[in-house]
Amino acid sequence: MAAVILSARALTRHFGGLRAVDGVDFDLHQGDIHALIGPNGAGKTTFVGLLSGRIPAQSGTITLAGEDITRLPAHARVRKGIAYTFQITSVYPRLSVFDNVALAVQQGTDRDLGPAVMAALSRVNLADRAEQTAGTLSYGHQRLLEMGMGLALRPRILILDEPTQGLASGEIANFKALIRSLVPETTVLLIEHNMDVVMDLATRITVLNLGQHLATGTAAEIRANPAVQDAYLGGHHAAD
Ligand SMILES: Nc1ncnc2c1ncn2[C@@H]1O[C@H](COP(=O)(O)OP(=O)(O)OP(=O)(O)O)[C@@H](O)[C@H]1O
Repeated sequence: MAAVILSARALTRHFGGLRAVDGVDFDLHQGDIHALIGPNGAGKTTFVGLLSGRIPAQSGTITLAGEDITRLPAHARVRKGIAYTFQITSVYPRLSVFDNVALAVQQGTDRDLGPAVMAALSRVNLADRAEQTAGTLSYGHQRLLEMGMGLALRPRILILDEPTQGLASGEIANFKALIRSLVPETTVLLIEHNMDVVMDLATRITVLNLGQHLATGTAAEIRANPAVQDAYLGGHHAAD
């Protein structure tokens, strides 16, 4: 099994009395496409917010390649190679596609931007639209632009929150090919509600439920897990 690149131990974040993330242990292995699934409100977005540093942890630890990063702010984690692609609202609609990616790169490093921006745009097939105003892109292309913004940082770990939401089926096929082209150099952690995408793409799956870790395993192991079926796959949330 590949080395663990990012791990959480007893990671906890409550909102008032609500245990959004409650003592979660988690290991992300180098080169994996690791899907995070679970019913609505399970704590998935909060959990990746804790990993990326957007939300401070209440207790527990996060380590990146053995280094404790629990107290590092988000921008410092970006510099260490953890890119979190924000929701679509992070695209600046009045700026060009190129300038959106250039802004993302500036957050991470101060190297010459042009080649890095164009390489990232090529990766997501938007190079020929570099001069286009981002707000005029289709929804699917804006989602790709967000990924380009993350990839421009050349992250070790790319965290995606519901990347296929709102994509047409043809765009989902392209998305899967893109994700497969990133590993193993980049390790991918994605929150995903589309079970076809999860089962097809993920090399490892973690299920959260009510803020707690329910199970981790391969697609076959997760499908066969009775607790997962109860909480999620076979339950009322299967169509999410
Ligand atoms: N800033 C906040 N303040 C208060 N409660 C919050 C906050 N953020 C999240 N929550 C609550 O924490 C719980 C977990 O939310 P979270 O968004 O992490 O779940 P999720 O698994 O990502 O859900 P979904 O699949 O619907 O996106 C929910 O009950 C949510 O309402």
